[in-house]
Amino acid sequence: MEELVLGVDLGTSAVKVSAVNRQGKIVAQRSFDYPLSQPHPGFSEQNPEDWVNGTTVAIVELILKDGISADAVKGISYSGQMHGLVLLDHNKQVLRPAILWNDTRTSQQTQEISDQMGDDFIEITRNRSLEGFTLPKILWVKENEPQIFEAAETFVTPKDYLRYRMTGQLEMEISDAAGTVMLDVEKGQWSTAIQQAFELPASFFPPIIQGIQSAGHISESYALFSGLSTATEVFGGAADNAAGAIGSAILKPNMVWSSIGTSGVVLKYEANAEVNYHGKIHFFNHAIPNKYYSMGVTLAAGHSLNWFKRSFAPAEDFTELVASAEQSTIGAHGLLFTPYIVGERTPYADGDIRGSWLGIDSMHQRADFVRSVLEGIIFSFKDIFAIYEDAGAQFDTVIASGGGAKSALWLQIQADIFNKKVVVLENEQGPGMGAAILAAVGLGWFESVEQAAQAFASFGQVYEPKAENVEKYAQVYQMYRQVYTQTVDISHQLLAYRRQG
Ligand SMILES: Nc1ncnc2c1ncn2[C@@H]1O[C@H](COP(=O)(O)OP(=O)(O)O)[C@@H](O)[C@H]1O
Ligand SMILES: O=C(CO)[C@@H](O)[C@H](O)COP(=O)(O)O
Repeated sequence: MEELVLGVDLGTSAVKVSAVNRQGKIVAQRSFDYPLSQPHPGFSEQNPEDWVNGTTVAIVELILKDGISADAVKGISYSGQMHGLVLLDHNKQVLRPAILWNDTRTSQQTQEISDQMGDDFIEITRNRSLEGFTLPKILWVKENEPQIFEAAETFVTPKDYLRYRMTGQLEMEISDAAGTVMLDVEKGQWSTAIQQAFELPASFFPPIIQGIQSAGHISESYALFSGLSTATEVFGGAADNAAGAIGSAILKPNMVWSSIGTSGVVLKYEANAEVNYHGKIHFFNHAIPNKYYSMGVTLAAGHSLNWFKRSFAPAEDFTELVASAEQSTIGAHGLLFTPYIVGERTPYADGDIRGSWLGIDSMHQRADFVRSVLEGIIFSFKDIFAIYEDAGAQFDTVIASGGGAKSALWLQIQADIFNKKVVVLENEQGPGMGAAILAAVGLGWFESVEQAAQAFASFGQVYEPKAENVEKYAQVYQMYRQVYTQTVDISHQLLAYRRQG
């Protein structure tokens, strides 16, 4: 019987479970969608029970429909949507719906954190206080739902809750612990300074484990529920971006991950915690023991194109729509788009900025608008590259991933705007593959995460920058860079006007 691991990718819209063999081949995959609840503007919640049920349905289907034998599944690990808050009472019962990474109710708490701790907060956590992170969500509950806070004995992030339900052991894996912004990132321990500043008892914080560390075995009750075996060993896992980077074999400081999903991520592997970006970009502990990664986020990357398609080209598929941009040219005939359509995180941590088109001319065609959207998203990634370059980082290879990496035109635009070689992965599976790698290493199939990632990932086509395009894009980027500072006030006024109702 072929031995397998399961990589569970617990996303925001769905859970995807991949059964992977020792050669890194996905032999079967099942997914299950669950809803997102937005009870008030800015709120974004999910029911943790939906994660457990969705994962179980996917596993049951792997067993019943794909013929995966429970005995063949030697290990399981996870990739999880980051930063979500799951509050548990003394019986480890969920106290309220999980507050997710894309929930923005916490502006006041985010400010309180900065006011209270100033730069110390950034030095300890290596991150700015932002709405999406977990600490402001805890403070929101403390201030707005005191009875629930009173009953809360501990908390976890989404995939750590799922792992608890499958094993009966409650722990927080380190890359997700870093995303709570309550971890002393360099020490890899919960920060006592943060616990004291916000009056959170040490007992509130679960023990920390590493991504490849064993978290026990499938519990008897979950084995009965799912059909899995209690002999299957379970491993810590990773925050989704850490898992995505592992699955894409981002293992050296000269490589950068450029992921165009709904949001966009530019991520760099960091061999140690010596470099300090002073909160300009996120800096987190990796799921690779004693390693780190840094990243910047464009909140609406694929989402901007998705919005354009839904609003102006609902009958076309993404492939047709993106191909239409070939009819335009570099710089979209002088049309600039900024993708801040749901606010922005990097380099402008500004929830109130909104997108813009500049330079609209009566000669412009729809193709120019499509092209400007593709280019604007990559210019926003270039802004993240600029932070790295200012900090002295040197890299030569960009590994492209996410839905946006399906388009050859968009990949060439990346190579030309970044002025770097862009490489795609063959059979890209992102975070789920990263999760499977962590289980494979935990089981001892490989000596290290690095060795497993190299064995499981294979690189495909390479897009080289074209000198004449690079030069033109450098010119357009200089204009793009000015848009935020020169239009931010108007953008804020427009949003305030809209909020008047
Ligand atoms: N054929 C395609 N060509 C270019 N971009 C695409 C294509 N298909 C999807 N996309 C882009 O990828 C995005 C989805 O990426 P994906 O990685 O699946 O996102 P997520 O996992 O965050 O939902 C879409 O919003 C769209 O912008
Ligand atoms: O907030 C972050 C990273 O800081 C997001 O990357 C979430 O972790 C995204 O989850 P999915 O969109 O992949 O479900």
